[in-house]
Amino acid sequence: MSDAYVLDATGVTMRFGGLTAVRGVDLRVGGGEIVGLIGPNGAGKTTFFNCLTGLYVPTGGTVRYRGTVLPPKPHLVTKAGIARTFQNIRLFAHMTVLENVLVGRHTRTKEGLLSALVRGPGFRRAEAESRERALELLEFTGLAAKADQLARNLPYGEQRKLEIARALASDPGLLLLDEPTAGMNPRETRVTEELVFAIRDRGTAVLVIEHDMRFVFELCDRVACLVRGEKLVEGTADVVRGDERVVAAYLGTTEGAAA
Ligand SMILES: Nc1ncnc2c1ncn2[C@@H]1O[C@H](COP(=O)(O)OP(=O)(O)OP(=O)(O)O)[C@@H](O)[C@H]1O
Repeated sequence: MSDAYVLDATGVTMRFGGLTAVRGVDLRVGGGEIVGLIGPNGAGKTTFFNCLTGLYVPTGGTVRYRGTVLPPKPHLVTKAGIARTFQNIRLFAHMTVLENVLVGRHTRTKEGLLSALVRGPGFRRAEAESRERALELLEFTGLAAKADQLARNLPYGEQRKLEIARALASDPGLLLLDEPTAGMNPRETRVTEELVFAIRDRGTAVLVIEHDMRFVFELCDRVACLVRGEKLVEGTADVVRGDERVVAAYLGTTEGAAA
């Protein structure tokens, strides 16, 4: 049954007027897996992520998290256990590093508005727990020394790390990363690779969109390739790397070769 999977997406389809950006895509992610999603520009990867996370209501198909159909609302998807980062950095630039992570904690805080306004004991306890968890995540991601700096003052690679820390603050069972190494130098990419392995080792499954082929093939247990909205092939790095259709559709292009 599907609850053996953290994520079980079946027949996901997304149409924008006359354009079918994603067509009947099935994808499963098991607990403890790192799965990659590749494909040329415009293949539908981000649209598929948006369908998984409730930003788009898919035209067709179902998305289950641990066997339960997800409501197509971003905050409910986060609450259910799926967190994500975006292709472009979306930090609160004028907030501190710690505050950014605390924002990601809000779906796990049970205290209501009234409790927050009167700052009762329940609120103070929840606040202290959130702070402790946020500091632990900063330690985990190597950002603890920068907790009090403004997010906008971090170097680019650390801003991306902070996005991951913020996503982890909701205690997800599945983390979706949309091009986590975009714009990174090789050293930052290696650090990100280590971080993703560490996230998986702590029990969070990962689904990652990437253009950096070396990164994807080193990192992922399984890789799926989308082309023009359809899943062309799925398998281990060796299977996907060696598939002529993938080579023709993607790796053989100048862009693929450069990645
Ligand atoms: N909101 C939207 N309205 C209309 N068309 C859209 C919308 N979002 C995406 N598309 C189209 O859907 C197709 C898939 O786009 P998408 O961004 O999902 O591809 P992608 O694989 O993530 O590409 P990239 O690697 O460049 O990020 C493209 O043709 C795009 O123009």
